[in-house]
Amino acid sequence: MADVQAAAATSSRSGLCGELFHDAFLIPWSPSAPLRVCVGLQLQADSGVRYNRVTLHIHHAASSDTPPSSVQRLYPKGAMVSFPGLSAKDFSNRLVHREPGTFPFLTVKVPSMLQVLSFFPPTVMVTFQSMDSSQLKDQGNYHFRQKNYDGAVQLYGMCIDKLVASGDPAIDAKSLVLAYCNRAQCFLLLGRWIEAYDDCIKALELDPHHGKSSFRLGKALHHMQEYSLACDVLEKTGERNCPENTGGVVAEQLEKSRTFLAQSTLGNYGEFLQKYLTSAESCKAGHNAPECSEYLEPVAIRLTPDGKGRGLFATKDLKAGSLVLVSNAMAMARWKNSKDTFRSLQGDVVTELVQRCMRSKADLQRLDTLPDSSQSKRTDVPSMSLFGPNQAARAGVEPPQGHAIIRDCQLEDVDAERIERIFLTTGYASDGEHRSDLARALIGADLFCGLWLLPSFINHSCFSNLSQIDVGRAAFFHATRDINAGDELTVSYIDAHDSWALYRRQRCSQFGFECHCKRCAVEAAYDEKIKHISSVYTENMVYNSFIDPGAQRFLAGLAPQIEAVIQDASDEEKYIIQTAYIAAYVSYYMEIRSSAGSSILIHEGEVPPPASLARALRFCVPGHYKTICRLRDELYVPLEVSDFCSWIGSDCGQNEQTGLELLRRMEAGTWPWQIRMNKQMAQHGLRN
Ligand SMILES: C[S@@+](CC[C@H](N)C(=O)[O-])C[C@H]1O[C@@H](n2cnc3c(N)ncnc32)[C@H](O)[C@@H]1O
Repeated sequence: MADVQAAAATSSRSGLCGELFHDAFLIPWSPSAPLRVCVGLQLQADSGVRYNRVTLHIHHAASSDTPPSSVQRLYPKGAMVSFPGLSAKDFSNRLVHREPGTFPFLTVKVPSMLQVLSFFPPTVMVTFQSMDSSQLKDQGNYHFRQKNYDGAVQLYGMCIDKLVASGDPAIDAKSLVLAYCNRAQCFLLLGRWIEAYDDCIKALELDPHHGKSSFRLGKALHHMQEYSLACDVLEKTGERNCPENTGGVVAEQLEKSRTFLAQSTLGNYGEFLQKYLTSAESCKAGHNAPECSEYLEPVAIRLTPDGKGRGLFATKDLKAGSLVLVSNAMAMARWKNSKDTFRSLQGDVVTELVQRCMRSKADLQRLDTLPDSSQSKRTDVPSMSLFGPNQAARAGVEPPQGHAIIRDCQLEDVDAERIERIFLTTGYASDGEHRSDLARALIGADLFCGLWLLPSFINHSCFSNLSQIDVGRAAFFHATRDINAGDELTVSYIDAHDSWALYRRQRCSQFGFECHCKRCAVEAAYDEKIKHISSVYTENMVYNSFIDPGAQRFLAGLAPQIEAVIQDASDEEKYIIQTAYIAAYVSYYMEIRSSAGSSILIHEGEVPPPASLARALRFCVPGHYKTICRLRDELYVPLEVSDFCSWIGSDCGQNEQTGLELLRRMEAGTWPWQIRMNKQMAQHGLRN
């Protein structure tokens, strides 16, 4: 993605220094949604003080799908934008004429090269420059109240410069503390945590007892995922006379940081998840989902021994149902209205990734560990110290200071086109039901896409040992089987209820690999023996047995034939083949029930009882809501509440109460796939 296109009038004089483009249009990056934001620009030569710098003055923002506030934040009206440090050669490399002609397009390949120099037009800047520190502070306060936080950052910065330059900062120490503290608040509101942290540290160096700076330092640390340091700071803040403590905000923040600390170190999410899963209010829309910390205590990245590149591995023994990993999306976008398309959502995600990398070198380093489409066989194993909460606290060091801000590392490192390739390779879109996403199944089809860092290292297996629940930005992974320390952790990238012959094999090849899991190996071994059955199965499945009773009868007839082929197989092999052709068994039992009293073509007893098929399904695809639905609704396996709860337990580590609540919703038919299925059946006159 990540192109910035600028259309410049042909009358513009070319070259770098002293060149002038007038009335150009800049269209910020988003190749996935190329025309999302347009900002009118005037390009102007710089004065020569900064030699190779082109300055762009933005006139106005226009024609955008994006909310005006986002456009203004990126390219505010009147702002001065530049490409710092470019040589003439760099400049022509990065700004490419797309369509030479009367209205040529220019493309900036690396949008992070674009820096906003000033949030105010030059005429206003002249006025500001003549103001004293107190007037600048007042202007900063005014723009803060107007919610122009970028502008306020600039004004407080000018105020700080004036105070420091005044010679004896001691005289103005109080004003300086206030200016740093105010700017820190702007940084917090802009999500620039490290800069907020830096400003609070500076304020506290001048006045170690400044309560507001201390509170904001705690908040910055919380957002930097340094929960234990945040708790230390906030505990001390509570003892100070902090004006923001009215209404208990310090105590509230401290409570939140303590909760996040327990979550991140102990995996203590029980109540959080239960509340989310059982309260219709809290989970109605993913947008409102509560925030939580990340948890990655039991996992590590290692090289796989079987050529899959890197993978995620367990560092300790984990019982089925236990929590393995919680990861917050690095960037994510949700379907908001009918105008949204998947491409536009993808464009938003990549834009967010680029912006995060521009703000934080740490984020850039983390993202850079992921493969893009041109690096499928990457073998470098990144250090776990790049990921996860409480890193500085663990290492006993100060948290990263300003050096993490991208302006101090190579801007060229933020290659937006590569970031888009990474997203397209490892991003996750909720486009179906193939993940065992219980929460989404319960709350409704919530369409979104995003990028999660550590989960991007999890390889695929059709015999996977993890299930996933998405709660807002957080992806929760639970063990669906007992896992030993050193085992590889896997998820299914596809619907693991498909058979190898029908879909699974092709779908894995679409991802660019062949799966060698034990299910695939057994199914491949039986491929020849079961060829005829398999082709009738595929034909009738594709024809949609569910809607056509004839197809259902064909499928039902296959179940005894499959049983004949696998009669001498081991239990595990039987389970695998039964699961692969489960629709035949389901049809068999449906046929027996629906044809009671009429001519029964098949006889009970030729295939295993439903409870045995339930064992097969739970052996191959445990911890998946679709498995449980299938057992209950299609195989008519009577599920005791306690069975149900223990099975749900392997999906989301929940207790009986939650299981009961989920069961009620299931009974009420409010699971989205049930609603869809009911509609489909009603359309065909099979159900009212
Ligand atoms: C999301 S990444 C997983 C992490 C990746 N292995 C790495 O080294 O960064 C997905 C890629 O991993 C590889 N992969 C995942 N599951 C695999 C499997 N079962 N067999 C072979 N390759 C697999 C494929 O190259 C796939 O495109």
